[in-house]
Amino acid sequence: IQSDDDPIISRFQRYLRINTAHPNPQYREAADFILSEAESLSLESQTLEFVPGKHLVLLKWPGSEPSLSSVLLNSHTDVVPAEHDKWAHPPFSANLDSNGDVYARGSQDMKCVGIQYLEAIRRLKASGFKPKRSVYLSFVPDEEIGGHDGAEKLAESDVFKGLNVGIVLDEGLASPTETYRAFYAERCPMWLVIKATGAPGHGAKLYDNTAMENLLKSIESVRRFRAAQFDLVKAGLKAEGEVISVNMVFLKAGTPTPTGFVMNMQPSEAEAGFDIRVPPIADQESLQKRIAEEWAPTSRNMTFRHGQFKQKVSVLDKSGKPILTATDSSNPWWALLEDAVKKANGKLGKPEIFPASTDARYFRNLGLPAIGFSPMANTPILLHDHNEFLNKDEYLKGIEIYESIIKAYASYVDHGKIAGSRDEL
Ligand SMILES: CSCC[C@H](NC=O)C(=O)O
Ligand SMILES: [Zn+2]
Ligand SMILES: [Zn+2]
Repeated sequence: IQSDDDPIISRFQRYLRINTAHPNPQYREAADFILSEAESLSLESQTLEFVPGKHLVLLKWPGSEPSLSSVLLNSHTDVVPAEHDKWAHPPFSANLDSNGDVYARGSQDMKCVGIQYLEAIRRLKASGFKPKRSVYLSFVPDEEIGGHDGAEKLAESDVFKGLNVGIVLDEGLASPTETYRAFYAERCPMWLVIKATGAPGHGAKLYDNTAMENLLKSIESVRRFRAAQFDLVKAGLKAEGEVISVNMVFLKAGTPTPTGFVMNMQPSEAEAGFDIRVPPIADQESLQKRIAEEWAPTSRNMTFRHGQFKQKVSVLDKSGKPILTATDSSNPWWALLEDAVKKANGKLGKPEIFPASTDARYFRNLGLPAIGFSPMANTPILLHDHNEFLNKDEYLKGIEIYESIIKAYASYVDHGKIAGSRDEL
């Protein structure tokens, strides 16, 4: 395993080498690492365990004007599992190859961001910068499994109320081009299981209404819908986050034996599971109707149930309006971000809807503006994929981008509001 002489890169590697993959993330080790970094930066720190064993580290860089709302830089410490034998380099080795690519699970999603925040603060402190607004950093567990014991608990807590947060930054996605991406909303996860029942019978007999036939008709219908949505993206008419995605993630049917399945019996039940993602602006009712009438109609002996996510984690507010972070002049943080990225010689693309889910939804649900942003340009999108990597030069560039953003955010004073007149931005 190659390491780098640059202490900035070796700190990144140390964080990546802590195995925080589900189902047994080493949260204590990750918390200890973050706390030791925080100490070296003289940041205030506290470790919260809303659920025992699921450490959440909260750091503070106090601002000089405590009456101003604070800036929260959020990142999750957990990562998704990796199939070790399918990687070119072990996923927790943080191997640095001759191109300068650092290979590790979490190198993009999103340990890079968590530690880039810290490195940016290190540089700002060294330059003598003093924040007006307090800057908080939250390192939260369990994002990859829904965030219920992490960001959700934090957002609901009294501790959080005490932070007086005004703006949240959370994760975005890598960009294969030179343009960084930023996200103002995200799709709503909906996990759906459809189940068909039918008459069992001999494997040699042709008859109507078998469970398998009933399920296959539904799968065909789902597949047509999926293709139509995907075509909109392929034709460039819609962005990835603006269509409903439906992907089949499991099939369950048959009569098992110790070595396989009974081959000459047609089963009486068959199930399929789908990961569906619904844009906040989509017509949720017509989707529900489609599920009930086309994908799981009682006329075909079908039922459906929702998995962990139906509408509990909604992207709609209480009145049913989509929860979006404004990207116009009503939200000064957006313009500040654009400007700060530009100042650090980066380019920012048009605001997008995040195609999957992030912890940002828990903060947006409170009515706070939250922007999804991970500064990785010229980088293939490899989150949750094999051989996830980030180039060290992109990583270093990202630190400068955050330096610029944190400086702008922590210095921002809304003179317009103080004077009772319009915002000057
Ligand atoms: C829906 S809760 C799980 C959150 C997860 N987040 C990132 O991949 C996702 O599947 O989008
Ligand atoms: Zn993530
Ligand atoms: Zn993820």
